[in-house]
Amino acid sequence: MCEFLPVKSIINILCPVSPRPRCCRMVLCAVRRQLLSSSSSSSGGAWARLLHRHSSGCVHTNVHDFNQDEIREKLQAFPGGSVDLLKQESGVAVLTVNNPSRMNAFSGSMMVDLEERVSQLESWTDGKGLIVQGAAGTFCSGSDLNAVRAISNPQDGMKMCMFMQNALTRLLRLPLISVALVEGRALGGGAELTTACDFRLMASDSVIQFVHKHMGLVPGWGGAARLVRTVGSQNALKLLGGARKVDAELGLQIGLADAVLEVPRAEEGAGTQLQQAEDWLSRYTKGPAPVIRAVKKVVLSGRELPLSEALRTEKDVFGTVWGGPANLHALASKSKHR
Ligand SMILES: CC[C@@H](C(=O)O)C(=O)SCCNC(=O)CCNC(=O)[C@H](O)C(C)(C)COP(=O)(O)OP(=O)(O)OC[C@H]1O[C@@H](n2cnc3c(N)ncnc32)[C@H](O)[C@@H]1OP(=O)(O)O
Repeated sequence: MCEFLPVKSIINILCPVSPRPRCCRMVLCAVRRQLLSSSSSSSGGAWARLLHRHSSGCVHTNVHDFNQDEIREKLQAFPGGSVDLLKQESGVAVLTVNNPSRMNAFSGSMMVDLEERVSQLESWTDGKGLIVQGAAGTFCSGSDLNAVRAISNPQDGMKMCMFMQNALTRLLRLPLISVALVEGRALGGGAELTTACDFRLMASDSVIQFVHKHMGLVPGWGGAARLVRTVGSQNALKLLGGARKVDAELGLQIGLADAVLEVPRAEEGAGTQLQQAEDWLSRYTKGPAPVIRAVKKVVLSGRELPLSEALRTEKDVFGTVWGGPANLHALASKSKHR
């Protein structure tokens, strides 16, 4: 199994129809069990276990099981903007939400773009880090309200929600250390996007705000679940219940922001905020890609899996780096210190 071809993707290839007929679901459950057991000895098994845990819902005729292709087609009907990806030699990629005339709001086609960029990053085996930013000095103002108005029926709204929830879950699970570079405003789904990164760097004059309550909504892209895990349930309740504006100071205080970037002043020669973000991230991505990716994998499984599965995953991932080039090189250099 390809290192990052999640079990669910294989299942979708085998049976792309939705809802899946019961007989098909029974067969697919057997296939899923076989895939999980056959790849359990490699780190692929760890990934299969991790992803299975989150896709197992569809084993129980998950009501949210839907045909990705169907919603992808619907979303394409709402064009505008783009999600751009720059993969750099350094192993750090930059993902840019690019729709400045709409404060980088996600049009439907941009949601499809995002999922395609995540797929590209899942296949990027040299990657170590990722910076997610918005164009033109602001982060993202959530869903494009014009698109939201057009797909406001519950079925399509739910499908859009699941499409973005899946895309952001896969984004957070990338074996890359990711940071959201928050300049200007991150609102609604834009605030949720910040939580789909491992870290958040806020410009001193930026704001993160979960405005959903003002829309008569709650987060749907997974932002609530991730927010609780980031800042705790009490703070999450305050941010969601009060649609509270989180500035850089409050962000640091509650742990939503991991650092504050100074607004670059040309005369002081301070680099752009993207350069500052790359400098900040470099302390965690310095080193061989296999080791950096292994670090993210063991932390991710520790965060998402029950202890016994997390320990098994850790053992599997350890096995991929023990005796590897970086380990042997380190041992050789240490032997000189006798
Ligand atoms: C799961 C959550 C998800 C969902 O439910 O689908 C959502 O995210 S719902 C959307 C949540 N986001 C918002 O409610 C933010 C809406 N925008 C604003 O509050 C303001 O635009 C702003 C972001 C605070 C910026 O205000 P301001 O500086 O005054 O600029 P403008 O308001 O004039 O905006 C400039 C320009 O951009 C358009 N714009 C901004 N945000 C969106 C958006 N989310 N969708 C569509 N268009 C947006 C705005 O209409 C202006 O365009 P023009 O009127 O053509 O100049």
